[in-house]
Amino acid sequence: MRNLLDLRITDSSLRDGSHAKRHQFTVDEVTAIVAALDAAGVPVIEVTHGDGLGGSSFTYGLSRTPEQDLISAAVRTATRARIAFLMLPGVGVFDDIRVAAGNGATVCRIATHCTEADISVQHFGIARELGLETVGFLMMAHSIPPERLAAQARIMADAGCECVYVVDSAGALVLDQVSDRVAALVTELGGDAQVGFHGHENLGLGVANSVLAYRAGAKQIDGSTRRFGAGAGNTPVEAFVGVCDKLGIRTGVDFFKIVDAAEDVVRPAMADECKLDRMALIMGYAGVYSSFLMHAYALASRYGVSGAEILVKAGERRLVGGQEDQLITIARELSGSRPGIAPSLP
Ligand SMILES: C[C@H](O)CC(=O)C(=O)O
Ligand SMILES: [Mn+2]
Repeated sequence: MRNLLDLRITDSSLRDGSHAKRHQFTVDEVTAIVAALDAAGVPVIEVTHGDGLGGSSFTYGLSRTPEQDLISAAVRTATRARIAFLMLPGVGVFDDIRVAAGNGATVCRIATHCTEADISVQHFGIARELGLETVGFLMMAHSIPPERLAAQARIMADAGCECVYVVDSAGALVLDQVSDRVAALVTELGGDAQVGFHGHENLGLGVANSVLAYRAGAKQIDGSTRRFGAGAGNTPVEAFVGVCDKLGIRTGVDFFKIVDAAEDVVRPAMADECKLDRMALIMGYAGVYSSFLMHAYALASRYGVSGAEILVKAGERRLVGGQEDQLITIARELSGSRPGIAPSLP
């Protein structure tokens, strides 16, 4: 089946969407969404806390349901789809990978900031030992040029990663900037590993950027049904599938079934639509990690400051994933609070 497709879609609603839902997924919601996506022919479904295995914490936000229970529910429900999980070295640990594999997940996605691929090496080794399919995530890929990104991809591929993703965490990449990065990775990796693309909608370009990624040689594309992801959400799977159908690109996903799943199953599980509003646009424009959105909202309300200003400053300071605590510093500065030890994130 996989070989008859031109590209493979991974749906991230149940992982990236966890940010938008403040990590409050229930087993029933995961079961319903996996059943609908699986029936529509989505080949890979990612299920984890938004910040990956081990992400449930005061810093990132506590999960309502243990993520391994959600992974188990997804594995029990899927009839055809493979279940993937994400992990950021240091947030999760080796044992988390082992437990996820024991629960039946088969695709291990390891994410690092785009300049830090070397911290993923041991994790790819463990994943391969466990017989898992491996995917690497180079996050905030807008922040370094194509050739540097390609050099980082090489580190992941040499460690056993089978597909390295250009991850537009901030939704900041614009058209040719995606093609250039994907093409650089394709050239660097040759036949050693595939290339993937993970887009965010913060400048409204998820679908267009994903088509360009495919045309530049990407074989795996992420999206989230109903855009259910951080910031303005991810590339909407249903729109991307429709566009691919029109372009003759075979995804294996049934357009009408995924459109129904978006409306009837995914939307009811969302607290709100993922909107292309002021905050999301600022993230795309200023190059801010999409997962900061909910933190900026909470801190704006807690300190009585502008969430938009928090995000602009986060962009100026080039904050990376994992530096959520620095958003508190920014909010306190904007509020005129004295510097000092800040309380933990809400
Ligand atoms: C942990 C992040 O949410 C991973 C991701 O989806 C991104 O960087 O984008
Ligand atoms: Mn993302």
